[in-house]
Amino acid sequence: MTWVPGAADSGYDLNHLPYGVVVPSDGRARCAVRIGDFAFDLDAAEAAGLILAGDSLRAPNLDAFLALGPAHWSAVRARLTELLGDPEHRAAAEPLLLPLATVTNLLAWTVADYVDFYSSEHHASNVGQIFRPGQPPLLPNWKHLPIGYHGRAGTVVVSGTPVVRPSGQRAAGDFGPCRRLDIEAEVGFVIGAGSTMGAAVPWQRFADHVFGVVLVNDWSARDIQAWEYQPLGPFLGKSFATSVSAWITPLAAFGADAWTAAPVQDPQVLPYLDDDRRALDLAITVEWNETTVATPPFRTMYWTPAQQLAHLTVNGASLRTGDLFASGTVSGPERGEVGSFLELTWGGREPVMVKGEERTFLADGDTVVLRARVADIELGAVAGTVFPAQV
Ligand SMILES: O=C(O)/C=C/C(=O)CC(=O)CC(=O)O
Ligand SMILES: [Ca+2]
Ligand SMILES: [Mg+2]
Repeated sequence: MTWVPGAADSGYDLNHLPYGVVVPSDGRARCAVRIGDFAFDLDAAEAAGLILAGDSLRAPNLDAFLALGPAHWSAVRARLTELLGDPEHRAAAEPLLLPLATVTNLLAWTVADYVDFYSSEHHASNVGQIFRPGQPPLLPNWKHLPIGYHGRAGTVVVSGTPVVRPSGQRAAGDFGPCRRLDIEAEVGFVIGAGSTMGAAVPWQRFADHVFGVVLVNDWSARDIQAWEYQPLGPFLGKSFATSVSAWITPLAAFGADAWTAAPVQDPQVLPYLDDDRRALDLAITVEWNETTVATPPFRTMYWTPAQQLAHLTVNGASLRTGDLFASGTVSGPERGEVGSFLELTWGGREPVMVKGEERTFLADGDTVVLRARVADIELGAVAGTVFPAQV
């Protein structure tokens, strides 16, 4: 139980405490945790000696705190639970609550490397059928390893950042604004503690390295992508913007009721990928101009984040503080459960109704909001509005 007004049943109760960076009216960015509709000022809390985190929270982003590792993360979480839970601390802590309506959010950490996986069997086979009709929907390697590609860390932006429609080559000799602008609803994992180059990180060490979870919208230019991606994979069709939620939910916030069984894998995977099949049971919603158009279930992902982490490092590639790896588009088995408009409209051939209009891909002015919930935890939403192309 927290003494913070309105936090109970808000999705941001005492058991959640996601981290972010806020800017209040004084214009100075500071680390914060969200409780209900407030941001608790961690910079001020550490300055006042209410929290001890080696001054890592007295910084304009979470980078130093992320690097501290799991023992420090849990010590700070335990202390925050006392400060915001025990009425004895109310007098000291309440002045450090900033109403969310009075702050803006910044990207909470410096994204080091960004990797995007492709781990939904339903998404991969849908896209295979749409992009490569007449061929087997899954390529032969798909069930043997989590396919992924390295994305562009510098264009990862916080929820609310405008998304400018990209321009590029749409076909041979055809340059112009993207005509098939799309979303990808994904779940992202933020690396806190890094690893040593040359040493693989086994899936069992997931919680030693992964700090927390964000929602991700991997904006995708389908015409640019379809023309450019063979044989090396996605490039400019994906690199113009990737939006993430402002709040990072720490792994420690997910209780036993947040986890369920991941799909059984057949064929048997190699030993380094043979994990415990635990899936976060996040229910995602995709809102297009305030209309809910899809509800992707994260538990249906074929490859788990623990397997993705093991695969990402099995060749000895190291992890760095701030690395972000995204799950890949989350699509369930039903049409109403897909995480992209490419699938929802089957390549643009089957429009959907959005606010009384038939729609296929994104128009300028459209807004997409992704949300996700599991048990009583609401992940930070990720929102973006499309602005017209500049060239
Ligand atoms: O199968 C393809 O050719 C393309 C697939 C994607 O665009 C998906 C992607 O970026 C990875 C993912 O989000 O699942
Ligand atoms: Ca993607
Ligand atoms: Mg992207």
